[in-house]
Amino acid sequence: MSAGIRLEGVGKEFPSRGGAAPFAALAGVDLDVAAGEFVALVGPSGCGKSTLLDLVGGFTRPTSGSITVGGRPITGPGLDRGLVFQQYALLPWRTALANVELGLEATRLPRRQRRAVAREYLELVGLTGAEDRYPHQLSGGMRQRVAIARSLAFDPEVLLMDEPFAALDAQTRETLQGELLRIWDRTGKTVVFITHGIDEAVLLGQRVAVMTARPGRITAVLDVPLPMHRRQGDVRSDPEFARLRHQVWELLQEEAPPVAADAPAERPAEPLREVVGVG
Ligand SMILES: Nc1ncnc2c1ncn2[C@@H]1O[C@H](COP(=O)(O)OP(=O)(O)OP(=O)(O)O)[C@@H](O)[C@H]1O
Repeated sequence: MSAGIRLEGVGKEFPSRGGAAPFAALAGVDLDVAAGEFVALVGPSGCGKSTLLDLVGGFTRPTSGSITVGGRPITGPGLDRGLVFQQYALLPWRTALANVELGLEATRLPRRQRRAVAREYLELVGLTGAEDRYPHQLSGGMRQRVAIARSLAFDPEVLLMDEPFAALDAQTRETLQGELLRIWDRTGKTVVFITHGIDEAVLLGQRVAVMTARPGRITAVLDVPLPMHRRQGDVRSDPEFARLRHQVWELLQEEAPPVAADAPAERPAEPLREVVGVG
């Protein structure tokens, strides 16, 4: 099952020290994501992308506006939302299978069934045969596959992804981008995917929401009319892809310093989210 996400007039302020005025990280953010849609969110560093995802994840509350998932207001984290972060957030003392089972422990499934479901999702992400390996025995790409399997295993309605491929090398990133599209096509989940990379946003998103900073807001939402089969293979040489890519680049140029085409980004670890790992 999948659900739509609606943000209306969302603002987020953080308190400042020493009695200074609060810091406005987001202001007046409106965004509608349809059930089953894949929306990529692109913007320069510090424009509030992760703050926005934290709000949808229910880790923080908006200062103003409203957010609903499937028409329900968000009151905190929940199993209707799966999260995947740049840092894999796997428990090092658990095998790949046990890490995926972790996501299911909050459900009421009996243990044997949890194990079967975890196997099924490891298969979905192409990790059959690696069930008994520990995170240190897996490559970065494989760890991120486990993290994706874990977030999908409890069958959330939406998948929130915060720069999930930023820490991977270019080739692994490309492979996982293709895999993610395949998984999305198969599961029909609603996906919100945050990235610094213009190429990545255009490649993955059915729509690309462009954000600018101070305070963060969405300045444009572009349709990406590239059918699935054109996203596979050497899509970057497709003239339509180049046109869309340039359009996003120009929008980002209008108000912000240049953003590298596919620059990986460092984000500080956020232990609470990472240990929780699920919505
Ligand atoms: N808990 C917090 N307290 C105070 N300020 C915060 C907090 N979290 C984020 N900010 C500030 O809000 C702004 C937006 O941060 P956020 O991490 O959402 O941006 P981002 O677009 O995800 O950045 P990046 O692409 O570099 O990860 C930044 O200026 C950041 O310093």
